[in-house]
Amino acid sequence: MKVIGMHASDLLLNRYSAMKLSDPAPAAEALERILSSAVRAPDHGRLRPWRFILIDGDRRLQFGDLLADSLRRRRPDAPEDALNRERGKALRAPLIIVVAAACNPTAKIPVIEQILAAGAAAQNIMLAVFAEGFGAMWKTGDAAYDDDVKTALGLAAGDAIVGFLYVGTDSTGPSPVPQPSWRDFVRPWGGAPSA
Ligand SMILES: Cc1cc2nc3c(=O)[nH]c(=O)nc-3n(C[C@H](O)[C@H](O)[C@H](O)COP(=O)(O)O)c2cc1C
Repeated sequence: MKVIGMHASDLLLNRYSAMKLSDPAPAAEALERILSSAVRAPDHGRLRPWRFILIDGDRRLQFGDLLADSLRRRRPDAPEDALNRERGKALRAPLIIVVAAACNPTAKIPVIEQILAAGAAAQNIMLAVFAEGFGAMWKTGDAAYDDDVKTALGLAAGDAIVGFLYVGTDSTGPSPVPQPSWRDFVRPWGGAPSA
C-alpha cells in the first residue's frame, strides 16, 4: 500500500504490521526521514537513550548466526531445523533496525522510562516506515534478552533491546485478524473509593 502524503490520523488509524516483507528496503532519502522521526520520540530528561543498529546485505547472515547461536545456548538439544529456522529469520526483510536503550541506572530518570523512550522511538520508526510506503514488523523473542547477542551488537549487558524491526516492502497487506475497539480498554474514572 502506497501511503505517502497521507493525513497523520489516517496513518495512525490504518497502520499495520507487515506479515511478509521483500526487497527493496527504503532507500537512503526515505531512511533519513525514518531515522529522523525516530529521534523525535518523547524522552524524559533528554537522555537520548535510544540506539539504532542497521543490519542489511550479507551482514544479515552473521545476524542469523547470532540468533541461531543464541538458541543453541538456550537449548543445547535444539534440532538442526530449529536452528536453521532461527537463522532464516534474519533474511525475512532486506533491512533490520535493532532498537535498543543504552540504560543509565545512575540517571535521575528511572531505567523503565529510558526503555520506554526507546520504545517510543521504535514506534516512530514503525509509523515512518509505513508513511514512506514500506512495511515493517516488530519482533523480540529470547534473543533480545541474551547478553551475548547484545555484546555482539556492540551493546552492554545492562542495555535493553526493545525490538528487532524488520523493514522492507510489504508484499501481502494486513492480517485478517480483527482490530480491537478502544471501547474495550477505556473507562472513565469513578473517583477514589470513599473510606
Ligand atoms: C515490544 C514488542 C515485541 C514484539 N515481539 C514480537 C515477536 O517476537 N513476535 C511476534 O510475532 N510479534 C511480536 N510483536 C507483535 C507484532 O509486532 C505486532 O504488533 C502484532 O502482531 C500486532 O499486529 P499489528 O501491529 O498489525 O496490530 C511485538 C510487539 C511489540 C510491541
